[in-house]
Amino acid sequence: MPVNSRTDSDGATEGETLPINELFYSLQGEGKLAGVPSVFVRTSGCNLRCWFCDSYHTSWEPTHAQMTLDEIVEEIQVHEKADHVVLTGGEPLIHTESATLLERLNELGYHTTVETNGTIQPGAPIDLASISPKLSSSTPTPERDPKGEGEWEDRHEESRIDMDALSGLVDRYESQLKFVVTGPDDLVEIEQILDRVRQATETNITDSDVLLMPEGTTRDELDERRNAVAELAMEHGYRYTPRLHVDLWNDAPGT
Ligand SMILES: C[S@@+](CC[C@H](N)C(=O)[O-])C[C@H]1O[C@@H](n2cnc3c(N)ncnc32)[C@H](O)[C@@H]1O
Ligand SMILES: Nc1nc2[nH]cc(C(=O)O)c2c(=O)[nH]1
Ligand code: SF4
Ligand SMILES: [Mg+2]
Repeated sequence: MPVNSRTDSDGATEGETLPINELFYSLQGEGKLAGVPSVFVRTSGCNLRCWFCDSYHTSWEPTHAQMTLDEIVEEIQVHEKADHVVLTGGEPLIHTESATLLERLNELGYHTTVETNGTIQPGAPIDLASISPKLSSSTPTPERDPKGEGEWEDRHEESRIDMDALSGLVDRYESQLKFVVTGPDDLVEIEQILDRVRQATETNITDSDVLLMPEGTTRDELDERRNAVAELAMEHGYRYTPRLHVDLWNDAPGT
């Protein structure tokens, strides 16, 4: 690792580099911009541990190459047709250098989306804050822990909702609230979180800013769940979002 960067226990870094798990060109698969050709920059390291995390090697067992911001920007520019960049992870906002990258991309005229769990307030230009607050159904209990025996349960549970960070993101940026739905019981908690955010913000959060996304990392898993989640969206008046990349490419890396 270069001498100008430091790492803490979440994998958070400071310095002119970012830990990059993967960088690839694809179609935005989720949310209001689904279908838009975009370059994805996936940082490694996360402050949460969802049992279902579809990016296991950025959270439970992080792997990455340390890249300078110059190298990242150059690699993005290789994809000449793309004018949208999606910064994701892991949790990209745990890294101070994510803000510098977003400033540079803004200066270059890119539209930037940040995929975030909503627990950290950035000080950076972002065109779309794609916030995915984590429900209790994401918590890695001993029965659902993909790696250990529930060692992350308490920390995840305490950290997964931070109302100041969540409302700050909504007030500062154009945003969408994208909830991963594992079953009908999740809707009670989604409504509770929405009530609290709506009370804490000055921004009008419309029901079409609220997206329900089926949990699932493979086509087979989504085949089992997507219709039930679509029905829940209709019943409650929220927007449904597909996982277009899974429908198109299943769980292939770099998509
Ligand atoms: C890997 S996360 C990275 C960004 C950030 N850490 C977050 O959770 O929002 C990217 C997106 O994938 C979603 N996601 C992760 N695992 C999933 C799964 N098994 N099924 C559906 N969505 C999932 C997250 O909720 C988030 O919207
Ligand atoms: N195609 C595609 N769209 C995405 N939208 C959000 C993603 C993410 O992992 O944050 C993602 C992803 O991994 N692939
Ligand atoms: S917050 Fe995002 S990256 Fe972190 S474990 Fe959950 S889904 Fe994975
Ligand atoms: Mg993904």
